[in-house]
Amino acid sequence: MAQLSYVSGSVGLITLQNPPVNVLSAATRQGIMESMKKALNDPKVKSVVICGQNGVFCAGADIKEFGPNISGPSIVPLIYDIEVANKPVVAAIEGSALGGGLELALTCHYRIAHSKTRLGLPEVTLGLLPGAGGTQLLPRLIGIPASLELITTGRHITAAEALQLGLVDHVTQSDTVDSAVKFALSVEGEPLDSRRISKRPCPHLPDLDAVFEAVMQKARALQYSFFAQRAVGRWSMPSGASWNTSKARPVHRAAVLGLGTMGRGITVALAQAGVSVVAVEIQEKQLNEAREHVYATLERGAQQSGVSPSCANITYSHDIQAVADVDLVIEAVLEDLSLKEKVFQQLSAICKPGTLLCSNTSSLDLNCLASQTKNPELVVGMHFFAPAHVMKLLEVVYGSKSSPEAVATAMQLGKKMGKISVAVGNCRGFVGNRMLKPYIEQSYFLLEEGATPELVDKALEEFGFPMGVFRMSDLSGLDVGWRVRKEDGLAEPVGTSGQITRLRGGRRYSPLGDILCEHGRFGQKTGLGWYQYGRPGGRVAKSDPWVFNLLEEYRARLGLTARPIDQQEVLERCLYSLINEGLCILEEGFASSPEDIDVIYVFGYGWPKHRGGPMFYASMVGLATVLERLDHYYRSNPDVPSLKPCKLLRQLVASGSPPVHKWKEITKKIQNRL
Ligand SMILES: CCC/C=C/C(=O)SCCNC(=O)CCNC(=O)[C@H](O)C(C)(C)COP(=O)([O-])OP(=O)([O-])OC[C@H]1O[C@@H](n2cnc3c(N)ncnc32)[C@H](O)[C@@H]1OP(=O)([O-])[O-]
Repeated sequence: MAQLSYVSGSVGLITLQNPPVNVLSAATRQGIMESMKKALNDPKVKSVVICGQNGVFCAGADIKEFGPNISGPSIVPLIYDIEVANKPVVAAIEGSALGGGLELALTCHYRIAHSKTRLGLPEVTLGLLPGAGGTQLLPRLIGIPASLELITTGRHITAAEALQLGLVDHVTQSDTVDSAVKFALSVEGEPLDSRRISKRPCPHLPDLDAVFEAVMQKARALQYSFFAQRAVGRWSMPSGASWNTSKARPVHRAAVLGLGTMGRGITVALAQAGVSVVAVEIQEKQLNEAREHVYATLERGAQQSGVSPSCANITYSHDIQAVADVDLVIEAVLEDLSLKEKVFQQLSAICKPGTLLCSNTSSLDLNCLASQTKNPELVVGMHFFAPAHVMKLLEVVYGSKSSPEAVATAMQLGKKMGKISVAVGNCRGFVGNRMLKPYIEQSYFLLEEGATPELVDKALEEFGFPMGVFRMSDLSGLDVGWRVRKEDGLAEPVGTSGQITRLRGGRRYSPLGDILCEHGRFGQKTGLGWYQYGRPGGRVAKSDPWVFNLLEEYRARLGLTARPIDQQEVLERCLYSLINEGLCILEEGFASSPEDIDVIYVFGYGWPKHRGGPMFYASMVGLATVLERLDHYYRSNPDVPSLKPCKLLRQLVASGSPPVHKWKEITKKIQNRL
């Protein structure tokens, strides 16, 4: 299970041989112990290299061995023997060095890693703490804050990050064992005391309490998020109807109408949930493409999960009459109000009595759709997020006439589909997209004032979003928002010369997004957006000098002077305006609790989970601080109403900034007065 061989005259090479990932089973530990002993006692051997066979260093302890009676040598004395060895020991790390595998590498005197290696202490994901010295050695090597982060998240890091942290001494692109052997030869006979990590003092930090407090805050945010996820299931409506007074109807057979990207994803998600689906698309070509796409997605999913695909549950039709006897319809046709109104009229005429009519609209007025039907109480929104079979979030939207039973049914169906469903009221953009609007608006204003897409995205990504606002907009397509702004009469042709008006409808408006679209830059799909992607459909964002020139010319045309903008301002303006909108939504009763908003943002919009969600984050930062900063920015930008602190924020601060779970007492009072 571990083999000693001799290379380059004086190097003892110990190879872990426990396929496939060289875990530290009893036999492997025994093998390492014996090989080390032999190498150290052999006068010919002047240095030792430890590696794993088949391109994997070691995936840690053998999880299958965990239990009350672990046999074989204990790992702790084994790694101690390596550290005290009087010959240099070099770890040649390839593939993975995880858990006990990384701890083994930490006891070596030097670490050489291949550039594709992943390293980490993932014990926390198994309910454990690193038990073979990791908690003691890592802080002495890379410092307390970085160690805390790695140990408490279990995150795997790349070799490049490990090098930057000082966790490995050298990263190679070529043969790792060769590099490690050469390195071992170069350090033979050198003193080893400074290389023994356990002998180093634990770093002293003047602000250690603050470091631990920050980690505790993350833990609190994760615990909050855990409970928030469950709390959203206990939904309520302004009428007082709620989850425990409303009974869901069974949905055995559902229809999906319109098989574009969203309709296909919804069909897959329903089929995977075991619901029989009637998939309707009037265009023959689109119908055939959808059939193939859905089939391939279900096949792939089945292969990954090891269950048989659920294709038998789906029937396809190009005739809308096929929905006549289903229990529930999800409409997913183009986002065009008059088209959707027509579809709802048809559905109301065709479907059997009692069929629930749902729309996947992301922003249109649900009441308009309901008013086209004989039974508006049977109409609700089911707003899925793309790709609909992957994304966890579902906004279930109730209109002014939706019955509690309809909401309960959509919520239960969402649960059956493995979604985290949140019941929300019918306002423009519902909860998620409504809050996104001021966030995006601020990012445009920041560009006008001197920022770049890179600067804004960097601040947001360092905060924890997987993508900053501009990279995210390029991914979802800039033309979508452009179409909506044109329909709203906001986006006017800008052209290359002439006057640009920044005040529209009495409030500041930035036409920067419209200008990009006028140039055919719709984001990744056209290969050009706020960044360049090399080709249509490209994924890797690169800075684009064209955008910098555009921003300079634009500022010159408007007589704006660029000023330095720091990350703090980016975060405050983008995040606090989004938070303010969330508080308005609570104040107006379109969300029933801060947990609803936070779950929507964490599961639908990439808000970092360890920051709880926008409402939780606001309470962590301090509501008084959020209020003070919004007041400050609103004073200097009075034509930007989204920066004006809402009434609820003022009231919460006046009530002593209670923790999130106590906000309901105040929001209820305001909502009752509505
Ligand atoms: C006191 C000491 C304290 C130490 C504590 C620890 O180290 S705690 C441990 C901390 N370490 C971890 O948590 C690391 C957990 N492992 C991983 O993250 C991944 O396996 C990987 C990234 C190493 C390789 O990914 P990949 O997609 O290339 O491959 P794959 O995932 O398909 O695995 C291949 C086969 O190996 C098996 N197997 C794997 N690891 C272990 C294990 N530790 N044990 C047993 N078996 C393990 C896996 O079940 C599979 O078996 P199958 O189905 O073929 O019979």
